[in-house]
Amino acid sequence: MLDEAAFGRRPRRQKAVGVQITKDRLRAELEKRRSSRSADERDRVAADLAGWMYSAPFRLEYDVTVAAYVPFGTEPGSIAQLDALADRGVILLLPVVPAGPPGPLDWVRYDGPSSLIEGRWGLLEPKGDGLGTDAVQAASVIFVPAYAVDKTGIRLGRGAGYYDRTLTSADADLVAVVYDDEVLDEPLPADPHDVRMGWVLTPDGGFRELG
Ligand SMILES: Nc1nc2c(c(=O)[nH]1)N(C=O)[C@@H](CNc1ccc(C(=O)N[C@@H](CCC(=O)O)C(=O)O)cc1)CN2
Ligand SMILES: Nc1ncnc2c1ncn2[C@@H]1O[C@H](COP(=O)(O)OP(=O)(O)OP(=O)(O)O)[C@@H](O)[C@H]1O
Repeated sequence: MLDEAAFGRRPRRQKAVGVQITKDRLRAELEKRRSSRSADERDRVAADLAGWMYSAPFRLEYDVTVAAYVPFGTEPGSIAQLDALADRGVILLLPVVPAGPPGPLDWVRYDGPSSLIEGRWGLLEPKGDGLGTDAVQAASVIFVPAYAVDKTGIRLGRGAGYYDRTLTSADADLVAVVYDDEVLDEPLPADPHDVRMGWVLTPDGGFRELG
């Protein structure tokens, strides 16, 4: 169970620094729970997430641009979900972390597992020239990594702010990808810059609309 004390205690006008501490505490708890999941569970989850790509509630065809990411560390999923998307024929964009301090993500088209190389923090990123930070504006669906999402679409990310800076310019269906028990009934602490997710994808529940 998550530490209930980390939820729901925020006074109406708590300062931003208070939100930050609560978010960091939640991230640490959720990371701990993720790292305790077995290899068998991770494999099952990766296969299920890839499977859902064939019944997504979005039009996914050759003329549709989708943005996703390569799951890493304890994140649910694997390259199999990217290959499933590519198999559906979409133009698939993956993020590249820009040099320097956090800013909007750059994007490169996915061209199969062999086109991935290790980037910052051991992330796998596609090689090739970046299409620029605006490339994501062509996407009609964006899969977004998260530690958790609440029922209203507030997402808890890694805390660097890459996605929040990126999604302000996007006009797409935003899909947070999390484990089933990371779709929280309790409201997550929200900052003014937080961009709300319209959808969540989980291994057991598939795609569900939020809000
Ligand atoms: N799979 C995946 N790709 C992604 C993200 C993600 O969350 N998941 N991102 C989502 O934004 C961006 C990368 N953001 C990241 C932010 C922090 C760390 C990280 O490991 N930070 C270390 C501290 C690093 C340091 O300062 O030395 C840590 O938190 O322990 C990794 C990726 C773009 N690509
Ligand atoms: N649009 C933005 N413009 C400027 N700063 C931002 C913006 N979005 C987020 N930030 C800053 O980025 C930092 C991290 O934000 P937050 O804790 O919401 O990250 P997150 O959504 O969990 O992480 P990520 O987006 O990297 O997955 C905060 O210091 C926040 O002020």
